[in-house]
Amino acid sequence: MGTALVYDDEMTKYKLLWVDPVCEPEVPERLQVSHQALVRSGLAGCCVPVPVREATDEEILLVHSEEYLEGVKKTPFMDLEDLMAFTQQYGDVYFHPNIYHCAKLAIGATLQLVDSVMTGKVRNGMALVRPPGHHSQTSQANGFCVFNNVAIAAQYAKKHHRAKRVLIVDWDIHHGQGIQYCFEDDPSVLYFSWHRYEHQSFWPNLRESDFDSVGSGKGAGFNINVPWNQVGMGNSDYLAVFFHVLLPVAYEFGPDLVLISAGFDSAIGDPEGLMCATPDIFAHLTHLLMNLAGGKVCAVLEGGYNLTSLAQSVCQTVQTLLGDPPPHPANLGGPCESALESVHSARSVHKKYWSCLQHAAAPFPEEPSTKTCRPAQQDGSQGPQSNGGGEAQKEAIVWPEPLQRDAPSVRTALVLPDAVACADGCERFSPAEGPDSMATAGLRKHFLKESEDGVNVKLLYNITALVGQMEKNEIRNGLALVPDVSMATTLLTSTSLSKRVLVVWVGDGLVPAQVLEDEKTLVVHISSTAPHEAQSKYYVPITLKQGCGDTVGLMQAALGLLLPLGYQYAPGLVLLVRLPGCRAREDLWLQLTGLLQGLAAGHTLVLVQENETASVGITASCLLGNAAPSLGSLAAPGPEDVESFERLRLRLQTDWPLLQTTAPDKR
Ligand SMILES: NCCCNCCCCCC(=O)CS
Ligand SMILES: [Zn+2]
Repeated sequence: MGTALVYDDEMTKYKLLWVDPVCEPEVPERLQVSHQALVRSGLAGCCVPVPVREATDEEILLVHSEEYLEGVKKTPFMDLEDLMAFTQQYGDVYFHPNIYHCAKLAIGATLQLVDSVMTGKVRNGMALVRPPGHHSQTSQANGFCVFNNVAIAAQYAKKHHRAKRVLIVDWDIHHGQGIQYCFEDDPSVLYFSWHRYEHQSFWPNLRESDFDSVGSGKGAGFNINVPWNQVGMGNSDYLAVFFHVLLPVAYEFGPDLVLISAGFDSAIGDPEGLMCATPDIFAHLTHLLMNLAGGKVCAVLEGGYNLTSLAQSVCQTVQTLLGDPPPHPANLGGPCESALESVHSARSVHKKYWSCLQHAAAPFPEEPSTKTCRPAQQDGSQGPQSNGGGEAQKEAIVWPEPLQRDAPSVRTALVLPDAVACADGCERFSPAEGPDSMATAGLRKHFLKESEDGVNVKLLYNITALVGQMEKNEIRNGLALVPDVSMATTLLTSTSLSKRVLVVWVGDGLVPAQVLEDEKTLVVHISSTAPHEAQSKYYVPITLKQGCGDTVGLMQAALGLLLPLGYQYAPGLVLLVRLPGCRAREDLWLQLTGLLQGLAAGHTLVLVQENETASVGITASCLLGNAAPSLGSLAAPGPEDVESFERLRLRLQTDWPLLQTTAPDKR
């Protein structure tokens, strides 16, 4: 299934007609440079074009009042003086004779995207729209927004597509207060937003943008605010919030649709955000959401005012929606202290609503840390101090152009015993030439008992050849059915050319000593018992009391422990090993297979014992890029498991700072 791109240049045909410094950044070029970048990169050509349409009154009234709509309807006929007068009643926004038309197209584009995704015409997609929407409210325009595109889309999806649970992820750098107000008491819409806040000193300066606004009545717990109390937040800060706040709750919520208020003023270079996160981070944020809701993800443009990082970030997002492998995560440090305080605050205020957070540390009195995380400049110079919107220093902020993310010609190759049929869409791997006598001798000597027949030699040789082609980026990923997964893992880690190999060892069974001792491997072992006492920085045993059949425990361990470790380790190859007798449920196994593809530029090799042919088809379909089926809402993880995750996190977070969920001096 494809990726929709909804765009029409009609939405570029309004602009600011008078002097207003606050509104200056919201220019038509924002849409033009974004769309042109998609066209020039060839990404637009890979998408399914979906036409825009005007929203109907009825659709607008899903969120807005009649009197507000009647007022906006008059603006096309207003002269400059009346437009300015009409604008005066609202804040940080401007009107134009054509903005009503464009605002209806922005909603219509968003609804067209929702239709295309919810009816299965496409898997996911992006709507490139302006004016943005997330600040507008029932009866008022605000913050460049006229109608609330994403809020209307959520109501529309519930009404016309019987969506039961809608997740809205607002990664724009501003708080989408309009969306928060709309769903304040609605448990069917989980609204998540991070936003520059600086202890309420940043626009829109709302007390209710802080982390303790959790929703009200039946909606309590379904509003998650993560305030950024300093500028200069970077890739590690954003990922920490995804791993430790958003994703655990999103999986527990189990949405059947994900809407992204995709504002890119949270990217480096943006004059509003003053953050440091680079455009490639949006590839990872998008990827981490794509296994929710069966992959039904709609990204809708909100803000973004640095035309360079905006265009780059839009491309990173669309390229990931299309299924291209995310780039290697840039050298991730740990989240800064202020970010950790925000993570801790959000987790502790939500622990009573979400069982995955039940062991989040207790809230502590708020003395905000004064240590600045890092200057907002890449070059280490003291970043522009945010004196409440005063003039930021003028020197240019620069960042590296996002790396090329070319997808190998072969997506998924399978190494199977001849008797096992190949899954459709995949290629049965057979290297040009078989093992020469040297390779054969080597394999026999180290890995096979003399008695083994030639079949296994060929099989083992094939998987080393497959890994070789993956590491040369000729093949993206693969699956192998092998006689002995332990031996295969030992062989592959010893022959891999990658500097770092992440081994995800799932099931009850010892990890071969040779793999543990190999200094270029990180082994994360998920099982019912911690078999090895030898726990080192590079051997992480995650125990589940009920074993790998415990879907909730495994999922929460993957989100809060495995993924942070994997992203911090930044491997060149991922081996996902399913041990014999492993009882991980199929849909959980697919979530693991899907999520891990965000690492190592998608070079994932799944190793399964050859008698377990049942999971070949579905695992292959996931490796081919089909989204893993939704797990639905998750029950509570076992308290003893959550306890042991917390203990493990406390023990490892010094070595792996992306595991942290609380600021150092608050522990
Ligand atoms: N009044 C003090 C100036 C602060 N700037 C506020 C501008 C609104 C930004 C809205 C936006 O970017 C939507 S995504
Ligand atoms: Zn914004």
